[in-house]
Amino acid sequence: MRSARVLAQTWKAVSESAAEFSTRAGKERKVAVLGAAGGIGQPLSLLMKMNPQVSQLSLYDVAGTRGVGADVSHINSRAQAKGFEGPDQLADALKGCDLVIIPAGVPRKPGMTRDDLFKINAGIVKGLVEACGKHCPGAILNIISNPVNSTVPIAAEALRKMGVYDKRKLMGVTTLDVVRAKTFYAEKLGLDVSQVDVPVVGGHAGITILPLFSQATPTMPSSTPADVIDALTKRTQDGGTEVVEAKAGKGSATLSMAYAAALFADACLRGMNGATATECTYVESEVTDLPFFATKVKLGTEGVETIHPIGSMSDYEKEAFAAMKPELAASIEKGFKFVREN
Ligand SMILES: NC(=O)C1=CN([C@@H]2O[C@H](COP(=O)(O)OP(=O)(O)OC[C@H]3O[C@@H](n4cnc5c(N)ncnc54)[C@H](O)[C@@H]3O)[C@@H](O)[C@H]2O)C=CC1
Ligand SMILES: O=C([O-])CC(=O)C(=O)O
Repeated sequence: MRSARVLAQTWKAVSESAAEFSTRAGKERKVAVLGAAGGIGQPLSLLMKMNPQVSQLSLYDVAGTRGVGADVSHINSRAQAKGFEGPDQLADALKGCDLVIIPAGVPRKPGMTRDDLFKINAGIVKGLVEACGKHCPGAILNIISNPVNSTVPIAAEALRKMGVYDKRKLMGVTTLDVVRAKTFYAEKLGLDVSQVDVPVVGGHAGITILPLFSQATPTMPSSTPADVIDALTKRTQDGGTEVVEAKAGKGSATLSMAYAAALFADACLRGMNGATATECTYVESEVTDLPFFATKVKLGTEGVETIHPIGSMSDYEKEAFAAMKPELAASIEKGFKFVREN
């Protein structure tokens, strides 16, 4: 009992006031994790089992989810967790879902770019998203599988082809970039990280990741040297590579990613349940001339409610924004082309 209470309180503290929380925790919400037996999938399954907004939790993978499902299901929290294994069980995993989180696919090894994963992950994401379009067409989809800059456009086109695309319900998860930017900024300036916010816009690969330290809270001192801002920006952009190299062939970020995905999913559920939630996320957007772009987005009962503009940028950020556009445009087009041809 005590541990369940502590976990519930943790989520409450992370996300909202006690009164709001107790109202919404009672709503029935079914969530699926696709790729649940993987490096991200396992800790993410644990964190979603701890989220009291979840009433049913489907843990799907091509293999290994009988064990993960049995294991997680013994935790004494609200969600009824169940493992689903192999394509024959995918429909049952998805039926009735409100939110589907997709970390299925291969991760990077040292020396690879995220785009190098396209060959394998494009088909995996397309197949899983088509299953969502068929079995839970109204669900909100959180795409984690890389390259996010292309897998989200793939998901959009696949759903559009099926006639079930709703742009409010498709989001690329870029929360880890925000988590990193907050951590590195707080460390560098000696701040309490719980009081820090840093918006991150663009996409989720290298120079397409643009942390806006000029908009950080608390405000960056005007005396901050340019080389400090440049180093913070580059460390945020290369955060994924830092982990890939440290893991030396054993994959990429899993624990920090599961944390970030759980925060983002919690925000989606809060929005769905009528609370206020705003997060940076990569969505279909008219904020720039690119069809997909991450900025702060207000999440509501139907998913994306308001897409906020980029806001004012420093000259350094304006330059970085201009520099990322061709790469992001090419990654989006690559995703569209894949669906046209497959
Ligand atoms: N958006 C982001 O910020 C981040 C994205 N990622 C990406 O997340 C993905 C997963 O990473 P990890 O969990 O570390 O990899 P992993 O290899 O440990 O796990 C992936 C899981 O996906 C499963 N899978 C493969 N094909 C599937 C299918 N058709 N249906 C269901 N499950 C399937 C595998 O069986 C495996 O259990 C990678 O593409 C990685 O690049 C990783 C970190 C951050
Ligand atoms: O770097 C990778 O391959 C995984 C990822 O997207 C991240 O950690 O941001």
